[in-house]
Amino acid sequence: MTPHNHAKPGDYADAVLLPGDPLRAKWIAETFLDEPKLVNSVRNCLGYTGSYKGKRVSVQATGMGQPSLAIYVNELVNTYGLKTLIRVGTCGGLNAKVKVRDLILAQAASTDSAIVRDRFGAYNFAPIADFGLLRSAAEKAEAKNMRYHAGNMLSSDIFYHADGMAGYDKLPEHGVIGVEMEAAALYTLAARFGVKALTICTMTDCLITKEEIDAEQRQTSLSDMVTIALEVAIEG
Ligand SMILES: O=P(O)(O)O[C@H]1O[C@H](CO)[C@@H](O)[C@H]1O
Ligand SMILES: O=c1cc[nH]c(=O)[nH]1
Repeated sequence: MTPHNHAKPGDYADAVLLPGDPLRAKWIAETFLDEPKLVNSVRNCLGYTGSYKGKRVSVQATGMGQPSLAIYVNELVNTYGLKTLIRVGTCGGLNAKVKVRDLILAQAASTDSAIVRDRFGAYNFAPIADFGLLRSAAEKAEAKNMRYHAGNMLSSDIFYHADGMAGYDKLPEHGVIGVEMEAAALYTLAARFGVKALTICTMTDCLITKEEIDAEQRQTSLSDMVTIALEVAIEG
């Protein structure tokens, strides 16, 4: 159907969870969905559809970084007609109040990426989450007593910054609390195509305290994030 996706029309549900990691997509499908069906395996960027609490929902890996995510989002929306896209990622922490395992709901996403900047000429476009999805995720995290922070995320094109934490410059001083690599492109494309998007991340490594999540904590914490994302996704 597309260069990156061999799913047939109708194979995806209206709502999709978007992890970067293909094996996280597989784990989500096999752990949380009833009757998961593999719908895409081109380049091993795995996509599945199944149901959660009786409602159809999909999960599709996006790979790492904004160029890769942008390919999948373009095709999911424009070829397959998806309406609700929820990224479920990992991120680094840029503020000591965010502890490893905490969830970050990316209310907005700042970026160093030309993929967003070059579209807007003289303007600095502010990529933002869908308010309804954001509010619903916050309410669900609160009801489940999960630690979460809603705020500004950095979506960087650079994982190994040559200047380390200093490479993020003034952003933490201006309230940016986490760093990952996809949310800004997701929000910009969602705005362009008139669909809803949210990014939820689990903070796995704090760039300030150097604290990191261990393997066992990773599993539990990602489960919290996926549960919230699925419950938001099935609301439509
Ligand atoms: O865990 P995922 O969803 O891949 O997200 C984060 O992890 C990758 C970097 O290790 C980047 O994709 C970043 O955004
Ligand atoms: O992009 C990412 C993801 C996890 N941790 C980071 O420091 N950066």
